[in-house]
Order: sequence, then C-alpha cells, then structure tokens
Amino acid sequence: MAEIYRINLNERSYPIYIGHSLINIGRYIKKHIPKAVRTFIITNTTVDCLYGHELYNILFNEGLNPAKGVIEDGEKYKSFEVAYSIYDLLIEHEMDRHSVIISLGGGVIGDLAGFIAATYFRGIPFVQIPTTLLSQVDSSIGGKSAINHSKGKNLIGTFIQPKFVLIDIKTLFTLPKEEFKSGMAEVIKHGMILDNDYFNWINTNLDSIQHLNTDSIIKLISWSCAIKGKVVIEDEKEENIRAILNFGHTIGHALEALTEYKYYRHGEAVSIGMVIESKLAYKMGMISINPVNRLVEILEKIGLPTSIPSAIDSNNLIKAIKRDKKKVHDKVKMILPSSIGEVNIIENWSEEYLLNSLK
Ligand SMILES: NC(=O)c1ccc[n+]([C@@H]2O[C@H](COP(=O)([O-])OP(=O)(O)OC[C@H]3O[C@@H](n4cnc5c(N)ncnc54)[C@H](O)[C@@H]3O)[C@@H](O)[C@H]2O)c1
Ligand SMILES: O=C(O)C(=O)C[C@@H](O)[C@H](O)[C@H](O)COP(=O)(O)O
Ligand SMILES: [Zn+2]
Repeated sequence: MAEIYRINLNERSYPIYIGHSLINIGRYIKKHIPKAVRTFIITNTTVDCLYGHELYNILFNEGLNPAKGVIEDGEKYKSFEVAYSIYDLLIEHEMDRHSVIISLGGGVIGDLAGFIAATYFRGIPFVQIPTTLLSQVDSSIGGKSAINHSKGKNLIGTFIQPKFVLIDIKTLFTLPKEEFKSGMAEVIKHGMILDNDYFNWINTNLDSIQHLNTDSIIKLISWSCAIKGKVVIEDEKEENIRAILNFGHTIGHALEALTEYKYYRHGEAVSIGMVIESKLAYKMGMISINPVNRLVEILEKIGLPTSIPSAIDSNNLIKAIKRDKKKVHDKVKMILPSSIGEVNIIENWSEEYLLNSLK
C-alpha cells in the first residue's frame, strides 16, 4: 500500500492509501484510531456479496469486533429512513465512541455512512473504503456527507473528514462499465476546473484507463485526489473556492432530483450539467467554442450523455435548479469555464436569464 496524498487539515488531517487489497485495514485502524475497540461496516447488498465477507474476516482476525449494516442498492436509499434504520442497528449492537464506522461501497454508501458517523453519539470515527471509480477519485475525499430529500439532492448533511481513505483498486475489476463511465465524469470535471495537462493526459490515455491498466489507473486516481485534495485543503467548508468542485452540478443535481434519482447515475447527470453550463458560458462570451467542443468530444468518447432529453420541461428544471445549496436569496450561483483548466464562480443569475438561456 502506498500513501498517494495527504489531506492537511490540522487535527483533521488524513492520508489516502492505494493498493491491491484490503489486508492492511486493521493495521491502519490501529495506527490512526488507537482507541478503536469495535467496527461497524456500512455497505449495500451488491458490495457485501463481493467484498463484505473479506473485510469482515480481516477485521475479526485483527480483534476489531466487526458488525455490519447492509442496505439496499441505489441512490434512493441515501435517505433519512435508511439512516434511521442504521441508527437502530448501531444502538442494538451497543456501538459507542470507541467504535469505528467503515463505509464499504460507492458514493451513496460513503455519503450515508459519513452522515451517520457524524451524527451518531454526536460523531464517532469514520473510515472510507471507496469501491467505485467515482468514490475513489471524488466522493471519499473532502468530508462532504449527505442524504437526499425528495425536493433536492444532498439537502441534509454535514462535513466529517474520515480518519483515512483506503483505495483497493482490484474493486474496479468487478465494477460495471456504466459505473466506471459515470466516475469518469468527475475525473473530466477535475481536468476542466483546474488542470489542462490532466485533461490532455486523459484524452491521450483513455484506452489504457478504460482497460484498467494498473499504472494508468493509479496515475488517474492519484492525480484526481491531488486536484480535489488541494481545493479541500484551501477551503474545507465551501466558503468560496471549493464551489468549483460543483462544476456541472447545478444542472446535474437538478436533473437527478427531477427524475427522482432513478434515471441518471450521478456522473451521467454531471456530464450533461458540464456541457450545458459550458454552453451557457459560451453564450455569455466567457469561453470560445473550441474547448466546449473538446469537452463534448471526450465525454462522448467515454460514452457519457451530453444533452438534456426533450421530455424535461425547462420550467421544472429551473425550479429544481433554484433549490441548489449554492444559491443566495433568490440568485443562483454557477461554475462556468473560461478554458479547459479554468472556471469562474458566477453569481446573481436571474431566473429569467436562466430560462431564456436554457430554452
Ligand atoms: N461527498 C462527495 O464529495 C461526493 C462526490 C461525488 C459524488 N457524491 C455522491 O456519490 C454518489 C454516487 O456514487 P457512485 O457513483 O459511487 O454510485 P453508487 O454508490 O450508487 O455505486 C454505483 C453502483 O456500483 C455498485 N458497486 C459499488 N462498488 C462496486 C464494485 N467494486 N463492483 C461492483 N459493483 C459495485 C453499487 O452497488 C452501485 O450499484 C451520489 O449520491 C453522489 O451524490 C458525493
Ligand atoms: O466535494 C465537493 O465539494 C463537491 O462538490 C464534489 C461533488 O462531486 C459532489 O457531487 C458533492 O457531493 C456535491 O456537493 P453538494 O454540496 O453540491 O451537495
Ligand atoms: Zn459530484
């Protein structure tokens, strides 16, 4: 296992480890959470079948007294009701402040488990084991945790930094192709917001990335973690610059909520969001057409969607956009690119302008 990046946040600092197995988890728990006596794995039915038993056995053999909460698979289970059912289990198993919550799964499990860890007993230690590309490059880092509300995405949540992140890249070999593509949307986002070289490297190495070549995958995850990590270190609680990580999400989250979290994977919605937001930037004269076309081209090459289906009504979309957490009073905030590797935070969008532009 190698440490690929360290999120430096004073007493909340933590390392991101990468390797080919889960075997070191016990050693890292003892190192980073010395008071740990018990562990509670939160996962879903799919990931449990693949990796839940392996993780449970390692923790058991390390004397870390594991228990498990297994939820149904899907974005719609990132909900208050499911969180409540896990609180029940934690209480039943008598988990306390010397217990550690371990998230084993993609971003849905990570966001939910983080929210539970931050609130149970007013906060107990938390570890991330991300098993999708999206969670390895994005959601396991930075401490955002949340559950959805029927009226909007991630509307209820808090910040909780994990004690460490452990990425086992062998998990990518069982990940369905469509899920891998979804993770690639956040990867492209990282290039778009801050790093033209990264964008170009992905474009040139797409084949070996998609074939899960070990060196390419490690480079991809490490590069993304460094880009996201740098932003998080600068602005942990999204008071200003962290909002750039939300490029594509003002529209992406609205699409997810409008379609009741059933139609789009998160990365697919973000892919459409990035394209529409870039076209808005073009319409405003902030960016030339060439980088917008290059963005669309790479997303299409990956196999991600790039346009809003005609069945989506613009007025409903605007309503959903207005529930975005970045808005201030009545004004929507958007992250718009000015070139590949550079974005700007644009405030004060009027509803009328937005509606005209989207139409
Ligand atoms: N907190 C953050 O900073 C942040 C960042 C980005 C996204 N998110 C959130 O993350 C969520 C999306 O995460 P996601 O794309 O990982 O989706 P997900 O968690 O739903 O996982 C996608 C699918 O892959 C399955 N799966 C997971 N690991 C697997 C493996 N190794 N092999 C086979 N199948 C596997 C899951 O069971 C699921 O069916 C959204 O809720 C989004 O809002 C949060
Ligand atoms: O970490 C962040 O900050 C992000 O914005 C990363 C996003 O990819 C992620 O989807 C995040 O959950 C969105 O945050 P939200 O505050 O818009 O709910
Ligand atoms: Zn996202």
